[in-house]
This record gives sequence, structure tokens and C-alpha cells, in this order.
Amino acid sequence: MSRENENAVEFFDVSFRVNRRTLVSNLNFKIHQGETLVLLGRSGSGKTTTMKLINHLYVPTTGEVLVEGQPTTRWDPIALRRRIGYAIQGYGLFPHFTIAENVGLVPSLLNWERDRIQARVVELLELVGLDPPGQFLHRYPRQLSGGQRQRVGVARALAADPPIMLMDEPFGALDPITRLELQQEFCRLQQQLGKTVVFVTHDIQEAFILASRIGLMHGGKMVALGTPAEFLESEDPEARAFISCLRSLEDVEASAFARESQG
Ligand SMILES: Nc1ncnc2c1ncn2[C@@H]1O[C@H](COP(=O)(O)OP(=O)(O)OP(=O)(O)O)[C@@H](O)[C@H]1O
Repeated sequence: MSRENENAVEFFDVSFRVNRRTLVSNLNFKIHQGETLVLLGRSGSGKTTTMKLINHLYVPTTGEVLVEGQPTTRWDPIALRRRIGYAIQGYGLFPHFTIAENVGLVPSLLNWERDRIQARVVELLELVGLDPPGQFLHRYPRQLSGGQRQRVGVARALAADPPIMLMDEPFGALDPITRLELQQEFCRLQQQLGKTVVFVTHDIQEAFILASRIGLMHGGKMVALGTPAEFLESEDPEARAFISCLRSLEDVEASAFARESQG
């Protein structure tokens, strides 16, 4: 990883305003290299805005966001996007591109050789469980199920092997069984690849399955930040409201402690 910095991303007193409306304010937190930070919060709490401040889609009105030790405003925007993969709900796939073209998009923009792109596409489809890849390469997104398209979206975000992945409700639109399957695959992939991941969700069960730490957003502020076990101890009223939505506290506590003892 680059630099000695053990933080992939750092927020220093960050606020972001549009048309005199404050979308996020006073954000101060660090995202460690290799961790999965889940941004949890109600709809409209500022999760996506926070994420867009990382890949320079938004520029802080005040404060600074550092990526690998350097403010986003000082990064060359193209170099920054190469270090950051972005997967979004609704897959973001181009409908008139085949699966191979969609997954190979960033490598081809980076002028990789054709053979290298093809090999990478096959490798990624296998990695995200679209096996055998030959069955999918030449299909179009509309010819895949929602779960399969979501896997393609993740494969595409991983294509140029970025050290940081931003994932914005990537499993939001899926049935609960496929969603659980993808969450489990995500954990497997994360163990294998060790990326720094920022994952946005409003689903507390999902947060507990995936997170090394959970950052809870409320009204544009981060009101709690900690490991799942720490989160359960939070006295913040919004955290308590989310915790009361947990299906089975015992199950979740067990999985949170299991993850912590692994890590
Ligand atoms: N470009 C924009 N201009 C003005 N207001 C915006 C803009 N983008 C987002 N907002 C507003 O800022 C607030 C935070 O939006 P954001 O998308 O960050 O929330 P979120 O927590 O990701 O929500 P959701 O879970 O529904 O996606 C919302 O009230 C939204 O309407």
C-alpha cells in the first residue's frame, strides 16, 4: 500500500453545503486500510454525500478529505478514481455493452492490451461467482438476473484492482435470499482481497454482517462510530433506534464478537 499511512481515508472537519443547505457537517473520522467501514443511517442522513466526498464527486465546503494522505483537491482526478472502485445500487451497467465490455471498461480506458483485459474479465467473473464465465461474457445486462447484474457491478468496480472500494447500497434491490448470498460472498471476497471498503446501507442486519466498524449518520453528522460490539453499547438515541430493529440481538452479538475475534 502507498505511504506509511495506515489510514486510507481521513475526514478533517468536513462540511458540504449546496445552495445554502448543509448536507453533511463536522465530519471527523478515519478509515483504516483494509477495513470495511459501513455507513449506516436513515434515508437522507448523508451517507451517499459522505461517500461522494471521498472520490471527489463532491468537494468539501470546509475541511479536508485525505485519500492515502493527500487531500482530494490535490489529487489528479483520474489518478484518484483509479485508486477507488465504485459500485452502486441499480448496478450502473451500460445496457448496450456486453458483460465483458462492462467489466473491461476501466482496463480499456487505461489502455490495457486486449488479451490482458480478456483474462482479467474472466478472472473477475469467476471471483464474483459468475461461473463459468463463458456463459456470461457475451450477454447483455438485461439478459441477467438482478443478483447476477449486481455481481457484474462488483466485478466492474474491482477491474483495475483499486485499493479502495466504495459500495453504495449495492445489494439494496435484491430479494432477501440473494442478498444474504451476496453478503456472504462479500465477506469471502473481502478476506481474500483485503481492500479498504466503505459500504453504505440503511439495513442494520447488513451492517452487522459486513462491518469491521459501523459509522452511524444522522442529520448529516456521524453520531456513532465503532466496532459492531461497541455499536451495541452506544447510548446515542439514533443508535438505540437502529439497535431496536435488529432481528435477534443474540445472533448479531454472536456474529459481531466472532468477527472481532477473527480480526
Ligand atoms: N446535489 C444535491 N443538492 C441538494 N440536496 C442534495 C443533493 N444530494 C443530496 N441532497 C440532499 O441531501 C440529503 C442527504 O442525501 P444523501 O444522498 O447523502 O442521503 P443518504 O443517507 O445516502 O440517503 P439514501 O439512503 O436515501 O440514499 C438529502 O436530504 C438529499 O435530499
